[in-house]
Amino acid sequence: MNKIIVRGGQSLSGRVKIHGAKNAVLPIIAASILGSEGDSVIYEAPPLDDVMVINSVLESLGIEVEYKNETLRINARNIRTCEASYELVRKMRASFLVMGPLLTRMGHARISLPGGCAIGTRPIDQHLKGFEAMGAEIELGQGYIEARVTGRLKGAKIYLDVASVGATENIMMAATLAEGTTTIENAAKEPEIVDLANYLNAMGAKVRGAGTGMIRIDGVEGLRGAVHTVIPDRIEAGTYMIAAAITKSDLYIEGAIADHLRPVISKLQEMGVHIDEDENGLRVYVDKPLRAVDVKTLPYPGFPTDMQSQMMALLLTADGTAIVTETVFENRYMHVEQFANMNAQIKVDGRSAVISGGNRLHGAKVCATDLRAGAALILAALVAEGVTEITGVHHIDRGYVDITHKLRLLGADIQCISREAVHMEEEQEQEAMQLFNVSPIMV
Ligand SMILES: CC(=O)N[C@H]1[C@@H](OP(=O)(O)OP(=O)(O)OC[C@H]2O[C@@H](n3ccc(=O)[nH]c3=O)[C@H](O)[C@@H]2O)O[C@H](CO)[C@@H](O)[C@@H]1O
Ligand SMILES: C=C(OP(=O)(O)O)C(=O)O
Repeated sequence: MNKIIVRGGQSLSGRVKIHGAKNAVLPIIAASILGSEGDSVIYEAPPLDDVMVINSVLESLGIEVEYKNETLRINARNIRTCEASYELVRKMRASFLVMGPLLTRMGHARISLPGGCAIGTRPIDQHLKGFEAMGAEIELGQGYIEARVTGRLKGAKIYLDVASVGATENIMMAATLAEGTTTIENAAKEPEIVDLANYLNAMGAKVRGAGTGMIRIDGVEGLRGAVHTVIPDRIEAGTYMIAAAITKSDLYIEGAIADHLRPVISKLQEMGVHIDEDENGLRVYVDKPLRAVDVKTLPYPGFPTDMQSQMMALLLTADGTAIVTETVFENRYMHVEQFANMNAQIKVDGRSAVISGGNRLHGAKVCATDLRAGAALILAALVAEGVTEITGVHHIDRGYVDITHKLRLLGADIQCISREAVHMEEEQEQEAMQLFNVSPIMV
């Protein structure tokens, strides 16, 4: 297993470039299944593990995928099978986003159940409710979900019980080739949904209202490949904004779109962080102690759940007590136990966590239990006294391109040690212990 080693206490400076958004590119790659003619060319596709997984899912369906220099070329003219296997879907929940496109284009899809994961149970009932409303028959068995429709899906009026990002995307994609008009009420409004809608429209779809709570899709008979550039990752940008704030540094976050980051900008400003916006990015700097603020996660445009753990790391270093309330996922506090190993004082009570700021954080051996928890541990480690060793790095690699390299260029003392080097280190430790054990006998 790879390990990240951080020696805290360095100040950061300089510019960091933000990659394309993971949560935008994944549905966009899934949507490429809809193009029955021509190539899709997708720019700014970040080199992330999750992107490799969804590419493999498409290839397993018989679709041609070529990935070079952060550009994807996808040709989905021929689809060999409508089944996405457990081996691929288990690696990443977002693989389930191929269900809508396959079902609407091929009339059939059989996808492994994505199951729950660390941050919550994450059901898919709203996705299925949408497909059923459009006339699909759904069957569950042997760990798979199978959806079928004879002829085309039919446009329908769908009200989502929760404003689910994935369900909005899956239903929106399915509706593009349905007969008639579909409306999604209480739709999620995230910028990644707007990016997907823009891509679908470039493919020839008729999607209106993305980014509002009501999306209307007029079905068309066919879609073709399109050229698209993925939006910058607002969560990666937010993570580097907190890196600047927590280390009391001055960073320029190149490519960050301020309008996608309003709730994060506003909370950081409330704490006393300075943020200057321009058309190319954001300058983030701190020149005084930061104040504690309360934070509640909510669907967009509320404070993103994907920034909750990073914000908690920052609050640990602020003056005063803060309350963080997580309303999106029911189990997204696993970083709390890891922070506790670093001398953090946090009390969790149901959905709320009370954070006592101002305690000196200590380096420790900790584990990234999920993607954003891992990012938050890196942030805390940047200001902790001594050395922090972070395992579970594969979670971090799902969503951050070269995070150790980017932070090192900004001045952090951070390195990633490969699985092989960790293994050698462990062997050396064992050898040393054996030597230590036998030496008294030899004397
Ligand atoms: C690849 C991707 O884009 N992932 C993001 C997406 O995940 P994802 O699309 O999985 O998240 P959802 O918006 O669907 O989930 C939000 C809430 O709705 C619930 N729910 C969802 C679907 C459903 O059918 N029934 C149901 O009850 C979930 O359990 C959760 O409590 O949005 C989340 C919320 O912003 C982010 O944290 C993830 O980073
Ligand atoms: C929870 C996340 O992603 P996913 O939905 O892919 O698990 C995330 O990006 O923080």
